[in-house]
Amino acid sequence: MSTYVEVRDLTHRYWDVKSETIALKEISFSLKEGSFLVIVGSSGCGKSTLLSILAGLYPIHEGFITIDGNSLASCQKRIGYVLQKDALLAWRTIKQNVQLGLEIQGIATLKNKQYAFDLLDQVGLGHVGDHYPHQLSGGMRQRVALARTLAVKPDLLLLDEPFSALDIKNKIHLETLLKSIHKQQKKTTILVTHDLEEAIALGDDVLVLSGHPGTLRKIMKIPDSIKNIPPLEVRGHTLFRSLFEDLWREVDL
Ligand SMILES: Nc1ncnc2c1ncn2[C@@H]1O[C@H](COP(=O)(O)OP(=O)(O)OP(=O)(O)O)[C@@H](O)[C@H]1O
Repeated sequence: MSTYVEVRDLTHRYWDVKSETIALKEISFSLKEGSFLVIVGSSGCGKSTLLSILAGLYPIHEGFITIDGNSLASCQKRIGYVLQKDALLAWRTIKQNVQLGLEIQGIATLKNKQYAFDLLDQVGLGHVGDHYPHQLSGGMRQRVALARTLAVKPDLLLLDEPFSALDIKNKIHLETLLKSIHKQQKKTTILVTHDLEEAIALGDDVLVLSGHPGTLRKIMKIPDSIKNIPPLEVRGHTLFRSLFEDLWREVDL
């Protein structure tokens, strides 16, 4: 597999009238096409900043990022971003929400809409297509948000704590769904989470950021025997405890 995402010497500063905050300092890593990277780290170490830069929401001042050898700016349409909060439009039905990205990109053909509705089925929500977001639970809305993002067939999928507000059963259910979609579609995926169990259950690799400004502390490889089993089983695997303890030691308070 070839390198798909390349981040080199990335430093990010926020400025306001009085002060400067360095959120990230000299971050470098690369990611193979089709792989799944999970980013963990203590609060404020720059996880969301890194994901937002990859999503094109902040300009790059120092360092560079390429996607498949091209500049990040030229690849925006190929990137899908799922936020912690589902951001569904309240006045649109679930079916209308799930095809929103297609409309925004001007590709809402019958075939693409059908694909979006198939994804809605895949996330187990085909039966609520005519409902409105307020009629769904938090977990259901996150599933709609995931289907909406996948509907535009992004080559790079970015997820910022997408399951953090969910109860444990819904969380593991959606982790399982995401892992199986990733296995089928092999989209390069980067997910940010605070949850070390989730990181081990989903990632091919886990990248640990630490400190203020955030620097790259470690990239931990997840063994194949764990990568290929469902998230609930991962938590009972004989290797799980030692991986969890390794990560625990690396993450700051
Ligand atoms: N818009 C902004 N303006 C100024 N400083 C910001 C802004 N957004 C984030 N920061 C600062 O940048 C640093 C990194 O923040 P970021 O939200 O990326 O961290 P995080 O690891 O995602 O945190 P959390 O886990 O709490 O969500 C923090 O010091 C934060 O206060």
